[in-house]
Amino acid sequence: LTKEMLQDGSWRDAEFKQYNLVPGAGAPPNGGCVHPLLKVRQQFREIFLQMGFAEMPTNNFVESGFWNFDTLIQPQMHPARDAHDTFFMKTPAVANRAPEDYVQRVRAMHESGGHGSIGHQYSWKRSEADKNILRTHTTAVSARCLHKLAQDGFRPAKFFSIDRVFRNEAVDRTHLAEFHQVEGVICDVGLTLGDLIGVLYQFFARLGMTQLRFKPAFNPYTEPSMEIFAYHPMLKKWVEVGNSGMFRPEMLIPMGLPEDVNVIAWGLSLERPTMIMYGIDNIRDLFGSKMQM
Ligand SMILES: COC[C@@H]1[C@H](c2ccc(C#Cc3ccccc3)cc2)[C@@H]2CN(C(=O)Nc3ccc(OC4CC4)cc3)C[C@@H](O)[C@@H](O)CN12
Repeated sequence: LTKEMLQDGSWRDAEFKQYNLVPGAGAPPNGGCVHPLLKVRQQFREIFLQMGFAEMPTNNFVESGFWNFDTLIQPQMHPARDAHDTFFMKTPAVANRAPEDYVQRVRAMHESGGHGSIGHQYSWKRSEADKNILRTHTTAVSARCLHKLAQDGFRPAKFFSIDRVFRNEAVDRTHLAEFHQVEGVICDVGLTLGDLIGVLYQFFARLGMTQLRFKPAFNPYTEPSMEIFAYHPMLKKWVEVGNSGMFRPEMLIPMGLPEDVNVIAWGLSLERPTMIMYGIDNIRDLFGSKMQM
């Protein structure tokens, strides 16, 4: 059937083959494979699930400064909260629906401390907490989950998250303005640094790394904190594999968690292990576009 036949009407006398409407098998689709990042994400997810961790809801890239920083007792003048490290949303510029009683306890902890802490001794501004940003770590989600756990009535819990986080930093061969953070959190009565070290051995052994070393570090929301190093049997060298610590009471008390409850947590990225496992040395190769550096 052609355009000419339709125009000169000759289609009326033409013989056409009957339509075969019986669904036949289409041509088999060729190839296709799961993206390396998604393969490694599934591997990490299975490790956490085998260890009895529940996945946190991370489906909000946009977060308020309150959940991303203030609940973690990160002071409002902290450099990480500046535009040069954090992406601020233009619209909606502000949003914060945290329960008012919790906001007030967080404010008091920043301004004057309490429960043995002197706080940060500055006048806390709600306008700073209400600013909308792209979350800089999935620890913001951990804060939401721990607050909910306290409000629903504390019970021991193990949470994990694996999702995108955004940092307004210079990009280079191994760093983009975003990466996937992997985070594990355990909440229970009387947890110690020994428990954290023990669970880190469990976790990294499942990644084939059984020799670990720990180095004292600092995070605004954990004390003590440790950088984690592991001997990689194939690379035959020590690799920095993440950071960890015990959430400060200044973060846990305002949430309403009992004073004898501790929370241990650790974090790493998805890109670094994926690049090592797949021998990728330029992070852009992970994301297809061959942007030249
Ligand atoms: C701004 O970049 C931060 C990122 C990312 C990171 C660092 C810290 C945390 C955290 C945390 C945390 C601390 C306390 C409480 C809660 C969360 C999360 C991600 C990786 C963390 N790192 C990292 O992933 N390294 C890594 C992890 C696994 C791995 O496995 C290989 C198969 C063998 C290899 C390497 C360490 C370094 O790569 C570091 O230079 C880059 N880090």
